[in-house]
Amino acid sequence: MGNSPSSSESYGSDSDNADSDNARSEMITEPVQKPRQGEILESQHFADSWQASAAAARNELEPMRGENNNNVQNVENGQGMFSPALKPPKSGDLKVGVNSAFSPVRRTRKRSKKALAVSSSTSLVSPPLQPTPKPAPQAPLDSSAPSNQPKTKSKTKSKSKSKSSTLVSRIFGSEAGQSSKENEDPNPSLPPPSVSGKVSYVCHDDEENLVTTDCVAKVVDGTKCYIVDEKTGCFVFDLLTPEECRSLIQSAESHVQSSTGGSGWRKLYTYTKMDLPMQDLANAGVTDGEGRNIKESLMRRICSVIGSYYGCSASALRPRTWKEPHFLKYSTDVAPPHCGVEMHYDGCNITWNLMLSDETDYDGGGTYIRCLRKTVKLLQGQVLIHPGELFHKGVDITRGTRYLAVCFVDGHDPEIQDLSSGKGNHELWEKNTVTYFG
Ligand SMILES: O=C(O)CCC(=O)C(=O)O
Ligand SMILES: [Fe+2]
Repeated sequence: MGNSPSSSESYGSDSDNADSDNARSEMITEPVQKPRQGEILESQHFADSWQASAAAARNELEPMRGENNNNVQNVENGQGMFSPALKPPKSGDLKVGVNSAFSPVRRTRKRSKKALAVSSSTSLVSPPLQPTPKPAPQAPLDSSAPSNQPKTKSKTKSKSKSKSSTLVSRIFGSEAGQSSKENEDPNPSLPPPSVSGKVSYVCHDDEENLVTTDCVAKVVDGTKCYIVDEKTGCFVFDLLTPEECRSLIQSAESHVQSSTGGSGWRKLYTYTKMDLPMQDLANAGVTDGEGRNIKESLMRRICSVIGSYYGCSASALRPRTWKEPHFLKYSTDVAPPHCGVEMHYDGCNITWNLMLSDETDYDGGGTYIRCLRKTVKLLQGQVLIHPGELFHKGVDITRGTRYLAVCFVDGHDPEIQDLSSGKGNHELWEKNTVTYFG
């Protein structure tokens, strides 16, 4: 991006908070300033006016939280920075209409053959702060396939906990440290992955009943991917153990406390986010436990799966700016509370969202994907991949704290043009939730 900061700039310093907003503010709905035509992604910087912006964020923006239709309305009117009107579809683009993505909400517990996506998992990585064992073979798909019994949240939870004892090296795996393999492309243009098994997910119908549904998963790059939506290329996979997630949260928290002189995440607050570039932790010496840069370890593993799934070269995939990936924190325990992010698109080719919090740490939340009319709620350690052009929002949490690591990735354009509109009952559809079993 034209106004991206240079890599020598430090996010944590007082004078630099403005720049730290850039990567986000270029991409996220900014309800106060109106975009200028033709400057969709480059224009919305808050760099020169961070003080004013922060004040506006507290005094003007926060009261708007929850009034999502304000922004959606802007989008519909073609006034918003994410207006489809400003982004005419390219010929040959895959069109994603509001009606194209999935079936109506389900009212019964009867299993549907409709394939949307999801389910069970194996542990993928070793704790970042401990020596990493050799990579172990992935569990065969069948061994992790869910039973036909509807699963409950508590079941999910206990299985998720059991991940912690399975220290299979993946993201921080030893192969990443072998220099002979460093430059190898693990994904030389692969064909699309084959359908490999049925899994289940649970969602809410419009009366908020939980409904379990059959769907398919695919194994790519040795990783089971739960397909949220085949057409748009939205999928989920398991990556980190709970210990690894907690370790990352703890590292981020200690870094924020020490680097902001105790004023904490609030000091990093922008119009839309409280976030922290992972590079700041890397600069502060936080590694994956084997001396490797945490962000590079994460990128390597996640891009390997993305490359295999999309059939592109993993080595071509790169973070959009040096500030990616970054930690993101929502909390109801700050004043004013910072609960979610309004409808926007990220503007990058592909986005990954890694859930660091345990699902019991917060209520609400999730990533609402507008064209799917669904909110994806990840379990701790899971990653959601979606094309950066899809309109989505971080649904408000109503209690607790929700941490994510998010990365805006460029290098392969999945060519998804999101033509969904803000019309319709999105507030209702936000409750139509895909929850993944761990
Ligand atoms: O909170 C979420 O689930 C989504 C966050 C998001 O969209 C973003 O950081 O760009
Ligand atoms: Fe986003």
